[in-house]
Amino acid sequence: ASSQAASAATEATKVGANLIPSEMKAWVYGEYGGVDVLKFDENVSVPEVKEDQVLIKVVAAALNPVDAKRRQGKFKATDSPLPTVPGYDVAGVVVKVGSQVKEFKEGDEVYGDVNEKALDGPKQFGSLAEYTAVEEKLLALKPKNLDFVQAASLPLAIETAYEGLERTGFSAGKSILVLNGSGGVGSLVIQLAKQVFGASKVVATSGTRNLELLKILGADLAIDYTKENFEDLPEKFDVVYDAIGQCDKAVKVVKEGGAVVALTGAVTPPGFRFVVTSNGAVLKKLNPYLESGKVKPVIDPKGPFPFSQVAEAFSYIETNRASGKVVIHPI
Ligand SMILES: C/C=C1/OC(C)=C(O)C1=O
Repeated sequence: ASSQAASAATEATKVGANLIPSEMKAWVYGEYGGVDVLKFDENVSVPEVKEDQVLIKVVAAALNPVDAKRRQGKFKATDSPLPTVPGYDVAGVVVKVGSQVKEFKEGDEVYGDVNEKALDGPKQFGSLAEYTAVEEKLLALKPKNLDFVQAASLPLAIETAYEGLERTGFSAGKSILVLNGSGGVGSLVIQLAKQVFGASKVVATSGTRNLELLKILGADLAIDYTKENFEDLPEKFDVVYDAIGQCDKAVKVVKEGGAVVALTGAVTPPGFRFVVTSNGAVLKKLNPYLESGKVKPVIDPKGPFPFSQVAEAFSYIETNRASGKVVIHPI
């Protein structure tokens, strides 16, 4: 019994009131490909925290399109080495802090996007794991009114929505057209444009089944892309936020001197594309809008998916039919 106790002690490092194991459960892929490359591994090493990082006990994680594209090898040229634990979005509890960490302490409930540059050297050990190590500058305290599922759904999408609006110079009194307003990013662009930036008018597109959602999120006009072509609208917009990949059509409805921002796909001038930079300060800035309920997370009703069903969750997000975010919980 004493030898077992001794081996248990060597297996775990006691930190505060928590026992941090040396190994954890995580989803891993050792090669690029379809969802079949995803493997559930019960013996993945728990990452060590660097000086500026905290170790998070993961409670919930969310999938993003970039997780699927990365696993398919679309960004292999700038990826970190395989094997990969996927997952950008995380919400959980701090269980260990690095020596230089100032903003957080053990027990803090935090959320964030674990990869500062989404496509340039994303972490080898992401959030689809029981623990993940993240730089404190990428995190914020979880909004008090949101549960971990709701918080995990937000970081990459809300930071993308916010950064795109900032980069277009969107401001109070301007009009905006949001392409794919029911998607993970689009559903937040509608809300931020209205509630944070003071849009004069928000028009958004979606499929037939999500038109009511667009109105609930704050769109003044909801366009069913299966029934009408937004590019035929007589109206022009100060900003067009292309969250689907139709930049060639988007530029037809922007005002002279306006801006068209695209997240993916080919870009037609004057449109431009950007890749989100994770930043905890953006989350901290938006927390009051989340805590007041002015901006709400949108979670796809098929979820949350349990940790055992990460492959099914990937298959679902890759149908491009998710409404809002696909979340994994409990972990
Ligand atoms: C999250 C960042 C992304 O950047 C590109 C080009 C995509 O397709 C992403 O998802």
